[in-house]
Amino acid sequence: MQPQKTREEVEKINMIDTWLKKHRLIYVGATRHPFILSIRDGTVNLSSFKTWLGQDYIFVRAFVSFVASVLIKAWKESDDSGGDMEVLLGGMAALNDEIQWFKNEASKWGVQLSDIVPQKANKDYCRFLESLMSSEVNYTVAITAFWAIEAVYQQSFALCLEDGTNTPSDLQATCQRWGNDGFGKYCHSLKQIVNRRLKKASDDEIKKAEVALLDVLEHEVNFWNMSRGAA
Ligand SMILES: Cc1ncc(CNC=O)c(N)n1
Repeated sequence: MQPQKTREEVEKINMIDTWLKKHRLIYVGATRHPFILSIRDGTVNLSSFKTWLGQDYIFVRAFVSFVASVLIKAWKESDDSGGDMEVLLGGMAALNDEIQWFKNEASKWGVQLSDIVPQKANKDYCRFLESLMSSEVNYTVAITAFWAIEAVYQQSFALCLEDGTNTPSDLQATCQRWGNDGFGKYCHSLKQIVNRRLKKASDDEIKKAEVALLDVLEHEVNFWNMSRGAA
């Protein structure tokens, strides 16, 4: 017979789900934010949407650099039993496409990307990403933050695509970008990488990864607030 697992061991098998249960309200605050709910029910203010579009373009450019840093950490630190590098490279390829998409979308909505000045919440978030790019931050912590950043958008925009929602037709493509099944599978792959890493992580690393998750959720809420013009 196998020895019985302790509660800590059981919790560590799927650390992410353990954390999402523990921090449920904060997670829901980031993934069902009033800005997203306004897209979902069709009451979204178009000037808010344009603000989001311009600010997110700036964010995504910083995010690409962050993903590059995660890829470097994967190469240095991962045993790569889960094909981490391929998953990350797939994410980078999608971001290449995404940058182009932002440019097309901006011109469709008459948003001049060269004129966008990053707002405080955006600058704070980009600075946070930069702090994670430091070589002091290890792969497990960085990939936990990476998963959380992607998962918030996936959950949020998938919500706008559910049956019976009133998402405006000209925002459907935006919601599809992060709400589609392929992006959902990609987030799932990232989650599996994170859970695999956390199972083997030291208590100190686990603590730092949990803090990184909470930091991401807070930055995401502030980012949505900024888009609505509330910050
Ligand atoms: C503020 C924010 N968070 C997450 C994402 C999704 N990742 C890449 O696109 C995003 N675009 N913007």
